[in-house]
Amino acid sequence: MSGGGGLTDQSGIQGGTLRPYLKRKKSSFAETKVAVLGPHGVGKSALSVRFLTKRFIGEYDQSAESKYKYTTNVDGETMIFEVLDTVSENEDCGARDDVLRWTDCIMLVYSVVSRKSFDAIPELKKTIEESRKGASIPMILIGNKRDLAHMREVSTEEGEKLAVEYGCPFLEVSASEDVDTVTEAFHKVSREVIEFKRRSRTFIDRVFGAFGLEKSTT
Ligand SMILES: Nc1nc2c(ncn2[C@@H]2O[C@H](COP(=O)(O)OP(=O)(O)OP(=O)(O)O)[C@@H](O)[C@H]2O)c(=O)[nH]1
Repeated sequence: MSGGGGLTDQSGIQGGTLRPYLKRKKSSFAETKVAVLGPHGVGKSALSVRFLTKRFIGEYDQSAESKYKYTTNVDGETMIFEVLDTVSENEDCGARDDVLRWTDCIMLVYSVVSRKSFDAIPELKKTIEESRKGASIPMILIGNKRDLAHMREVSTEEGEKLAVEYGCPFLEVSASEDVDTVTEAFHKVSREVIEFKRRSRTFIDRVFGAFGLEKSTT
């Protein structure tokens, strides 16, 4: 069908309904809410602050969780990040119901120098699944503190294997030594969110897509 010609001119066919529709979609795609979750001391604050300020701050006096808003560029597009740096005093590693309802995606963090933190990830994942009643959510698995090679307790292969099992991306990073991989981790998970939102489009979205509007979201 060559009807796409009419729809290409957005000011033409049903312009009144079409334009607001596209606007709504665009703004929802440009935001990523990230909940940074993981056991105590794995570097959740260090990673969040490194991403947001590009600085590494050695010690954090943090007894409450912090939420930050940050606008940056991902793949040439403006992206507004909201980052929730959780505190893990309890066994739930910060994965409370309200946090899991709020967030678009989850950064699951362990430390490569702590076997205990790695072993806690499956329980954390289970808590997330139970809270969300099986509804899927984009995730990324992060092994932090890779600069401490001489103290390593978890191999890269183990991290990779777990990520394959979870069907999510995986990165080993160092909040203290390497700002680029930390940035890449946040960018990667935002791409997962964009892809997830795309896949979750409603039937109506797909009908619009068939008329050539898909291009507006790529
Ligand atoms: N060597 C090294 N130390 C790190 C790294 N990231 C964090 N740390 C240190 O690990 C300790 C814990 O870091 P935090 O960022 O407070 O960890 P957290 O996961 O937020 O801890 P809680 O909020 O208590 O759950 C601090 O002493 C940090 O300086 C890293 O990449 N390399």
